[in-house]
Amino acid sequence: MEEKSTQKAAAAEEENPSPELCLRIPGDYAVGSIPTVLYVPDFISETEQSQLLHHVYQAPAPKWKILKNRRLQNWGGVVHEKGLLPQALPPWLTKITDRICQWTGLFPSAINHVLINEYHPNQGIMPHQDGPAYFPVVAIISLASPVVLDFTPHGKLRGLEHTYLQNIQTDEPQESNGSYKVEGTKEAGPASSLLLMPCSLLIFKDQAYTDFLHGIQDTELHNLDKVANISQCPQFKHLSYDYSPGKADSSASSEPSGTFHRTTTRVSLTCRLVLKVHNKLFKF
Ligand SMILES: O=C(O)CCC(=O)C(=O)O
Ligand SMILES: [Fe+2]
Repeated sequence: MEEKSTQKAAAAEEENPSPELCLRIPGDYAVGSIPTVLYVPDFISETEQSQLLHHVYQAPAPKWKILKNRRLQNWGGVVHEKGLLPQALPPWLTKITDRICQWTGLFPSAINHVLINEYHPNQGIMPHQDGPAYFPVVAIISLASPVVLDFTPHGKLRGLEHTYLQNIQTDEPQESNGSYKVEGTKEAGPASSLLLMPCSLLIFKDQAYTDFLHGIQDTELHNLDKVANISQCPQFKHLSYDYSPGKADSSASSEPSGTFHRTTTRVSLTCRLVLKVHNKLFKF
């Protein structure tokens, strides 16, 4: 069933996807213990991956915003708590975002904001919740390197929006991605983790959006113990084997078993919708 589904996802890259691919609720793709997390392997083709990476690295240097633990490009405009000061997404991004909208049927209107994150093997993103400006469905396309993304429950977030908004810790201006970093989450450990393979699509929404933080550890070794979708990642199927890219038989690795050694840079596209769009910046 997975293979069939994957073929369907790849087929969606064609100019005119068949009607059955449209407005489909992708319940088949739910993974792990959190019901509102969906993982779609091979959502884009390798050719598309190369095209996307080409565009990402063609952007002029000032397009990159350099943060402590990663760098990022912001596309679609500036996100404020109260909405988006929009800038049209370029066609190389709408080609993908329109397909995500059409294929999932989970967005009420076109995705209008994309954050591109780049992580070196020792970089990550601390556990955080995406901000209230966004419609609570997040679509993340992964490129170039696998990575483990952790979901950590954070019951405190529920019903305490006012409090956490007052006490947020940010490592970047809020408007750069509209996210909030929350203190005191490390000791809990992840409830569920996903291995995000290149070309895959991750969607999380609803409960996963509101009650969980998501993050990527800034370490070269990522633990696979709690990875819920290992069976969908061909190279990682045997948990007792280590995986290092390029190794035919990774069981010979000196890394501890059940870990993934990150050796290459990962790029991700976080695609979201800001419902409230400000069309006029200033009133004169
Ligand atoms: O790179 C990723 O997969 C996660 C990015 C993310 O959480 C964000 O941009 O808010
Ligand atoms: Fe996020």
